[in-house]
Amino acid sequence: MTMPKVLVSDALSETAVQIFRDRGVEVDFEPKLGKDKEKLLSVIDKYDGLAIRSATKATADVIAAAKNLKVIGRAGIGVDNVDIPAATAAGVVVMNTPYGNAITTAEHAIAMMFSLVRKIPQANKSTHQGKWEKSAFMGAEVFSKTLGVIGCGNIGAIVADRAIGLKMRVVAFDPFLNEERALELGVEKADLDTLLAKADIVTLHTPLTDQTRNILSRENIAKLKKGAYIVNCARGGLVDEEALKDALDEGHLAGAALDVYATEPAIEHPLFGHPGVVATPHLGASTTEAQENVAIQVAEQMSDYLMRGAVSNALNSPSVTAEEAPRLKPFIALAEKLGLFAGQLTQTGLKKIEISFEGEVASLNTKPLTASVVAGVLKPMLAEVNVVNAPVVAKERGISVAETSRDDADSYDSVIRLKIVTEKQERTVSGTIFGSTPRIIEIKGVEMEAGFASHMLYATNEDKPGFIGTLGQTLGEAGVNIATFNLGRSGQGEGAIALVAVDEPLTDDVLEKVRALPHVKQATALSF
Ligand SMILES: NC(=O)C1=CN([C@@H]2O[C@H](COP(=O)(O)OP(=O)(O)OC[C@H]3O[C@@H](n4cnc5c(N)ncnc54)[C@H](O)[C@@H]3O)[C@@H](O)[C@H]2O)C=CC1
Ligand SMILES: O=C(O)CCC(=O)C(=O)O
Repeated sequence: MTMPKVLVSDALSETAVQIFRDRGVEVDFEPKLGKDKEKLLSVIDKYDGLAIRSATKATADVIAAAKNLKVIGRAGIGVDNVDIPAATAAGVVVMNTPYGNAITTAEHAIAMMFSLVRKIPQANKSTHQGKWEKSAFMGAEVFSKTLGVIGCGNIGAIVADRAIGLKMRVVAFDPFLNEERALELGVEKADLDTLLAKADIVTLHTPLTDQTRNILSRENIAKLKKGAYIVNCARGGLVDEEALKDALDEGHLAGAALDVYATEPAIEHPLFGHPGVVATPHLGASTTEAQENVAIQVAEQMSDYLMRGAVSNALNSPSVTAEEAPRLKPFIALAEKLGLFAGQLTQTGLKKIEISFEGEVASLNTKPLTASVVAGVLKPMLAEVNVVNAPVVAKERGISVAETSRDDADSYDSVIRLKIVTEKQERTVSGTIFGSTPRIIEIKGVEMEAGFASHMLYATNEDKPGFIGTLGQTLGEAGVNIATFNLGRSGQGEGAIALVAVDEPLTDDVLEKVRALPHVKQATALSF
């Protein structure tokens, strides 16, 4: 196996480099390269993995140029710098490292809150300048004030906990926060308008999505109490920056602490220099501890994926643990091949894919197996489909996917059964694993025992004497060498199936000759 190669294109802790190497992954550490898009575009095709923080923008054009890319690892939480739909379409798994920098970011939000209400940065600057402006920096207490937390996930919950420790009241708005969790955290669950009306200080902790973009819009800023403060250590796009400036200029807001900006790096900004604004350059996650955590985590996750097929913290693919990956591997191959078999025989509108996992395989993590079946079924019709995007592609096309499990697999240890429902017909194919090799055990209800080969002929015929001889002769005369010949029938004289492994691809000419043989109902060339 050639060593997979990873590019670290942002300033990750160098601990990551050692972890990649220790786990057998080659690594190029170029901490400034992510800022140079042209250079990134020119080198990215050499890499199997891309490890980033927030400076590298993994946009659709970068992903399109990354012909060998299998995984993007974000050493951090927010993945708004990665085009996830483009990565998914290209079969690139996108992982982040939740939790690793959450405490650090929450602490930054609390530090920003204190900086804001006690004007510490302004006082610091003035004192260093030898001015003793005691009366210029009158502040406010946070004790008994109301903190409005927008987004009460990992970071928001830590901020709430620290704020409660400071004897603040905490009101939280988060559509996914239930009453139980709110009670456990000691926060009051509220809708956004209630939060805006009650908060003395608002702190933002949501991801940047289409739903959260501009959540502090001009209209919502106007709903805040006069003299309120805003802290944003999440993403710049959450706040309307122009409206924020107007609200500060008009004295509606007392101040804002910003770690993040709509455009980054923010070299110039209408709010820079504003007396009510405390600004840091996206430092939320910048502590030695957090950077060590996320670098270790991303290097471990990416190495596990590249070396063992284990998937953790992926945003566009089901999880597979390092222990599961080797057990799943032969079943993933079987699942994809069964899907390919059915997909190559499907010409009319596909409506439904039903998969049944029976026996030992039913106790495994079947999500990646289902994705592999669906990818296999769709691949002959849609060149761009892959195991990462297959479930999304099926959904987009209105193809339903149903999965069932059964403990028992009759006389086998494990069986995967696949049923395809099209506008015109249903088709079934089933398989198992012998050793670690995928085998077909059933086609269209007919029992079989056949391996998969790169090139195969699949023919259905009437069970009549002489068929095998004429088929063998036709292939022989066409110079096609038969590797294996497998037959099955539903009963004497009834429908029969021939599955023939051949040494080279079958031409249309040969297929036409096979189709013209007596008793042949259909003949299709398959490749795996
Ligand atoms: N400044 C910095 O350096 C850092 C910034 N961040 C930012 O903080 C964000 C939050 O991180 P975590 O707490 O770890 O994520 P999380 O996923 O644990 O929490 C986000 C919360 O936002 C909530 N949410 C989603 N849509 C919402 C909406 N429309 N309204 C209200 N709440 C909504 C979710 O339900 C979830 O509970 C990240 O997405 C990232 O953008 C994270 C780390 C460092
Ligand atoms: O890597 C960084 O410094 C930024 C971290 C961040 O914004 C995130 O994890 O979402």
